[in-house]
Amino acid sequence: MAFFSLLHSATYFPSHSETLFRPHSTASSTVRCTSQTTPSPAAPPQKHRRSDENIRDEARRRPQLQNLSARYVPFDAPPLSTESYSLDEIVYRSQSGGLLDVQHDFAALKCYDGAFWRNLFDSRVGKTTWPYGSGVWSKKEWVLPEIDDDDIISAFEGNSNLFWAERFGKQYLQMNDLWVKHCGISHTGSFKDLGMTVLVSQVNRLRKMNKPVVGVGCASTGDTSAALSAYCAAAGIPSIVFLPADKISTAQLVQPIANGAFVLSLDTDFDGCMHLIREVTAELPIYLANSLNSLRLEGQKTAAIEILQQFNWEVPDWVIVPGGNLGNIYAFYKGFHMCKELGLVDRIPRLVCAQAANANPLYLHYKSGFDQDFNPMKADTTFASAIQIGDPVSIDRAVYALKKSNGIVEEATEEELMDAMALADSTGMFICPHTGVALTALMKLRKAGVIEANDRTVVVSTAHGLKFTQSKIEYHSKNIQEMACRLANPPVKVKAEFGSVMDVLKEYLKNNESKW
Ligand SMILES: Cc1ncc(COP(=O)(O)O)c(C=O)c1O
Ligand SMILES: N[C@@H](CCOP(=O)(O)O)C(=O)O
Repeated sequence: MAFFSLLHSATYFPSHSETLFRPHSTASSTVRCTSQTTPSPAAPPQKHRRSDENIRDEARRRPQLQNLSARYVPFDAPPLSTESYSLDEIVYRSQSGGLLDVQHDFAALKCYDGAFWRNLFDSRVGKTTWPYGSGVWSKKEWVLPEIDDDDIISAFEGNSNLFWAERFGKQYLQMNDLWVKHCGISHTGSFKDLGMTVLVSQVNRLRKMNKPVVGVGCASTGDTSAALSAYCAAAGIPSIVFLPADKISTAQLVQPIANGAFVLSLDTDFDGCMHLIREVTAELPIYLANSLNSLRLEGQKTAAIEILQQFNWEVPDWVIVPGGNLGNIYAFYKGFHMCKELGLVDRIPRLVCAQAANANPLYLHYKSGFDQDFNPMKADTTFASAIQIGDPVSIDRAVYALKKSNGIVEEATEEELMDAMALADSTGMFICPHTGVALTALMKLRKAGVIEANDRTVVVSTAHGLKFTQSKIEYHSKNIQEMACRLANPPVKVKAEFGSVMDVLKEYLKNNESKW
């Protein structure tokens, strides 16, 4: 590194349609869906903000949906398991050492039908109402239903652009319904903001409850650390980040430095950093912020809900997600699954997880039919540096998501991912190499005829291209060993005089005649 209180749920009530709040009559067993579980149609109308209050004050006056709750349970627990933990406990693993999952009270959520939830979520989009101006907290009842709005730390993340990749789709893939979900056009430039707002908000709550949390820590390939340090800085909570030395981009490195995190640059790779942070957080009152902590996935799953919402609750055929530590692929599955279970949609898309060939433990596991035991690997250097991970903590979650969604795993070589990134950029995007990995998967599946011309397909773009300019510079300078860089577009050096400029331009116009 050279340079460098339970039941405090709140809801926005659209004033136009009280029928939205009628409890769903077919709701299931343990919860009785009575008028107590739903706001009364006579609930006072939403008042506008007074001049002496801010949006948090305004939120305190709002009526709330009652009786919703969530808790930790062992991930994929057997049906008779009774093990569970309050979200106010500090726990990352089940008794058997397995992963945890946040389980919502589906019986209570089912007191409201699919139309209710669709209308509620739609009514909150594009507002500055606290905390629903956030794409994550606009789904608060499905995320952390019991947190007080006052404890939430949000940068109004989410609500990211779902970009119609018209030219890329038509010209290179003969597709007319190709979309890129730009999760990286976000507060700290990656999808990690979606999960981090949830985790840091819960930490804020725990600290107010005097739980022993002196700071929050993570291992990172650059994006988790950026999100953690920004949200902690906003909350005034210390953050500690473990980074693999010289393995993340300069833009990523400077983010936690600027946000005042305590930054450790360690002479190891991401998996080494992950190992160390797990040991440290077991010893010290530092809260673990990696996606091993299932709270993170509650925020990340809202990107899936948002995609459905952006398609007016129509389900795409495919969603392609680049995978590293493998929390996000499960988060997408969970978001889609909840929408189906709660009646917002009637099916879920097929998921594709895309890995760099240099860091492809999930791909190899998939190719073995998921039959053998999973083998972690030592990940090689890849331009998709944020997914240079050989021992993903969420391997079990990823396998589950792929099995349940009839999913596929694909891989991309360095040349494939860099060419895909350059090709996408040449059609007006400015994507990160990880999105290049996902686009390569799309191109391969399209070529194999698995994804068809008219399939509605969403590629999840996970980080902003501006975080990865060095890889683009190397590509466009043809400065990469053993890579043709066939789409390189280097600047032309020319003398600053009319004649020279004219010569170069005439040559350029002649060579590109066919394009005009
Ligand atoms: C930019 C980017 N894309 C994709 C991923 C993969 O996400 P996950 O670790 O949840 O698989 C990461 C982090 O790992 C990332 O930072
Ligand atoms: N790409 C990640 C790797 C860690 O993933 P996490 O989701 O488990 O925090 C990063 O940016 O650090």
